[in-house]
Amino acid sequence: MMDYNKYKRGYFMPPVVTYDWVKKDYIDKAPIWCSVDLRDGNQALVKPMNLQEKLDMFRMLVKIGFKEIEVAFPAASDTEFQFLRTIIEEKMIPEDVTIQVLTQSREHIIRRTFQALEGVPQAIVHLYNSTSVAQRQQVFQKSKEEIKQLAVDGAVLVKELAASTPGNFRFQYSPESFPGTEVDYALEVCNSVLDVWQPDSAHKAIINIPTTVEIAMPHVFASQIEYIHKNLAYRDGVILSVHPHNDRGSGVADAEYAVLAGADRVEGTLFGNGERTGNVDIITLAMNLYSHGVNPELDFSNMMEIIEGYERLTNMKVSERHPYAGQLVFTAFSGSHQDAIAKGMQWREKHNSPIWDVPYLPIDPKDVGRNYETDVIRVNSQSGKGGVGYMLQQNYGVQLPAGMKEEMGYLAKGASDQGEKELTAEEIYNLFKAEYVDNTQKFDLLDFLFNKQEGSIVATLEITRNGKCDKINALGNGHLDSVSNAFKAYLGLNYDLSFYEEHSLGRESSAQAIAYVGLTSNGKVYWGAGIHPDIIQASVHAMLVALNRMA
Ligand SMILES: CC(=O)SCCNC(=O)CCNC(=O)[C@H](O)C(C)(C)COP(=O)(O)OP(=O)(O)OC[C@H]1O[C@@H](n2cnc3c(N)ncnc32)[C@H](O)[C@@H]1OP(=O)(O)O
Ligand SMILES: CC(C)C(=O)C(=O)O
Repeated sequence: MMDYNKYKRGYFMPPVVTYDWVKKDYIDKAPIWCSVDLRDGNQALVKPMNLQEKLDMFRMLVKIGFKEIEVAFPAASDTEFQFLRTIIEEKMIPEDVTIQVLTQSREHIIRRTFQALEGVPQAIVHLYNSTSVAQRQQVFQKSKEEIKQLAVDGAVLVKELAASTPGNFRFQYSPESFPGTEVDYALEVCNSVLDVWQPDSAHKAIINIPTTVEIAMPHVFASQIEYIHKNLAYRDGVILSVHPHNDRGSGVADAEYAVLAGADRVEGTLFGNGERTGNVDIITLAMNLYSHGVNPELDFSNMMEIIEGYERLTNMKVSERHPYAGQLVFTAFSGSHQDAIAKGMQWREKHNSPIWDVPYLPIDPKDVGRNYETDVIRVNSQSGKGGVGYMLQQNYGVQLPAGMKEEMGYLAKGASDQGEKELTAEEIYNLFKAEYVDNTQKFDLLDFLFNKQEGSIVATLEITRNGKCDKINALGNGHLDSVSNAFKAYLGLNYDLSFYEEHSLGRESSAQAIAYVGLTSNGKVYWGAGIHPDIIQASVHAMLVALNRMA
């Protein structure tokens, strides 16, 4: 048995709990985004990125639209240091992008950090030390006062070195391991650091509150952030940032609630890469805003390229179920979902609707580079007629009549069930062709011609049946009626021509036509289809197949 007795709640509610954030139900503006892919994401990889890979990731992040990017922990390794020197000396940092670097609050680490930054156009120097009860006791063996002093000493040195190092610098402080820290104590440490930096609205500092290890429900974090937001010194001069991790799987909720509670900025990574279960996924956050009609200020229209770059550079995989990005997140296999999506798509086209409200699809897959033909509906044994019809229509322009669609649906799902596999569009089309278009095994038509006779039509048909040729004819009030009458007499069958429909399979005048015929006998409808550039030929063929299926 697992021993739950060895665990306890290790988080702290703020001294005063307010729930103003609960009263808000939406976020109307994107927060300031900061990508930490090249730092928190990178430090969690089995093989951290090399210089070239970091450069490629940096370019990708810039292209997506990040204006703040934590690019390195410069004191960590030569690669990290060299990366900074490269992007600074090669002038690779766009004017509107500010890079950020992380440093522990230790003198030699801070000094090394500033060496890496010499000549930087604009940088945020991000200072951190752990403030939690556990780390104070077990790691630092220092009192609250001593830990606060550690932060203040770091803040003083950062300020001094910023004044003497070529470049432009802003400052950021994180009370690392915040979730295990008393909230009022974390606030006290942040305010002491701010006392050193003396920020104002023209020279803002960043206070970044991390869920270094996420140990509480997201509303706890929101209450903590609301308390800090309301009690932070120099509030007008501070950008309140959050840095959620995802240990309980609530990183996205942490970030969204925190923004409702007063956070101005969010640090996170693409696809949530990062320590342990990862950092908060910025793609999900941004696309959540987008799906509510809010400009996310980041561009994920080329999602497939971003996935390719991310997987190549990190050696991580994007799950098939990853929000907005996974291979299967726009795909419905199940019948009722497919039916609603297919009808929703038709409704949208018919009404030329500017608003996206297709059932089961929170966003238009095309917005992130996916397509309707292969991504939205796929067919297996859980599928229904709506999905099968959609596949035929999207891929082959075949718009089956309702009754025929139902029959075709059962045919396809049966094949999938028996074969224990998904069916491709081509396999579905081949099934359709074999059953409803090419099914002339019992008898076939070699030739036919029509003559007019006193307002009626005479059909003359040449038929092969069991290796024998027969010539038959009959009168009718139209082409199909005369063919039907000839067959009725020849085959001795009794049925009604109960359904006829046709449409073009393409837009050009030379395009093929498809005709559908339904013959009802003893309450059952027998379907057939014919495809031919000439509509009469297509119709006669459709009847021939329906008769073959009935006979
Ligand atoms: C939550 C986060 O993600 S924080 C970021 C974590 N990222 C990383 O650590 C990746 C990069 N780090 C590194 O490459 C290395 O840790 C280095 C180069 C920075 C430092 O390496 P080392 O000098 O070997 O020290 P190490 O990281 O093991 O830290 C141990 C010492 O630093 C102290 N320390 C750790 N963090 C901090 C901090 N933020 N401020 C002050 N002291 C700190 C520890 O208490 C310990 O002190 P001790 O020597 O008195 O026992
Ligand atoms: C340095 C801080 C912000 C951090 O990465 C964390 O606490 O997760």
